[in-house]
Amino acid sequence: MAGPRPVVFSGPSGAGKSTLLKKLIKEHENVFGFSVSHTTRNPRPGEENGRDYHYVTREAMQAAINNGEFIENAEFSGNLYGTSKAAVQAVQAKNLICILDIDMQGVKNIKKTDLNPMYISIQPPSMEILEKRLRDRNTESEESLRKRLHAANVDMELSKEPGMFDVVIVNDNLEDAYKNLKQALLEEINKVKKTKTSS
Ligand SMILES: Nc1ncnc2c1ncn2[C@@H]1O[C@H](COP(=O)(O)OP(=O)(O)OP(=O)(O)O)[C@@H](O)[C@H]1O
Ligand SMILES: Nc1nc2c(ncn2[C@@H]2O[C@H](COP(=O)(O)O)[C@@H](O)[C@H]2O)c(=O)[nH]1
Repeated sequence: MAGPRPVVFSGPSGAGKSTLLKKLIKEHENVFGFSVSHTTRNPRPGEENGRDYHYVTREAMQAAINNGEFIENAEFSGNLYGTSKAAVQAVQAKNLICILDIDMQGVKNIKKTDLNPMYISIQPPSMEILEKRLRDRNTESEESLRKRLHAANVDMELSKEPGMFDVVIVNDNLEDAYKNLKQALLEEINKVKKTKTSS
């Protein structure tokens, strides 16, 4: 696929991926674009269809997967999630760095494709702090929280595999984590800015 090199964000649910990537896109709206995933989970208060996710039924999503419309898809905490080819193409058509926010299964599956992104892991400072952030976010049932914390334990182990991620950022203090993120992406940001000013 054409355009600048995409960036994959992964890491346990509650680690702060959305918080960091929203900040990044807001500060660099002519540089980054978000790949809007599909999901079968219900929207949270404040989320918008087509901006945060495309909210679909399991039947519709399964049919689209069977039809070859997805680059990757995964079952996470009882729901389907997936990156459509159209979502990535929509960002790349604008010559922006495409940001994907995906779970560890997605990372493994993207590695089998020709997307060739940079892989960034966002990690919580500890499991205790992760649980507190997820509880304080007030978006999960006790059952969903349990599943997400279980997945987080598995993710944290898998992310230690050498070569799995290009950059690991521990999101303890938000401003420090954001500064580290921008530093990791500085070269790619400058490349895109340069092509925009020369065209
Ligand atoms: N550095 C931080 N310090 C304290 N709270 C934070 C920090 N970063 C994020 N949070 C808060 O933690 C909660 C989880 O963050 P966020 O929703 O961004 O996580 P996420 O990794 O995108 O989760 P999910 O994968 O479930 O979408 C939010 O309420 C957010 O405001
Ligand atoms: N494999 C994929 N994982 C995805 C995708 N979109 C989001 N996600 C991941 O799901 C969990 C839960 O997200 P939430 O919004 O319900 O909290 C989180 O880890 C996301 O990174 C996707 O398209 N593919």
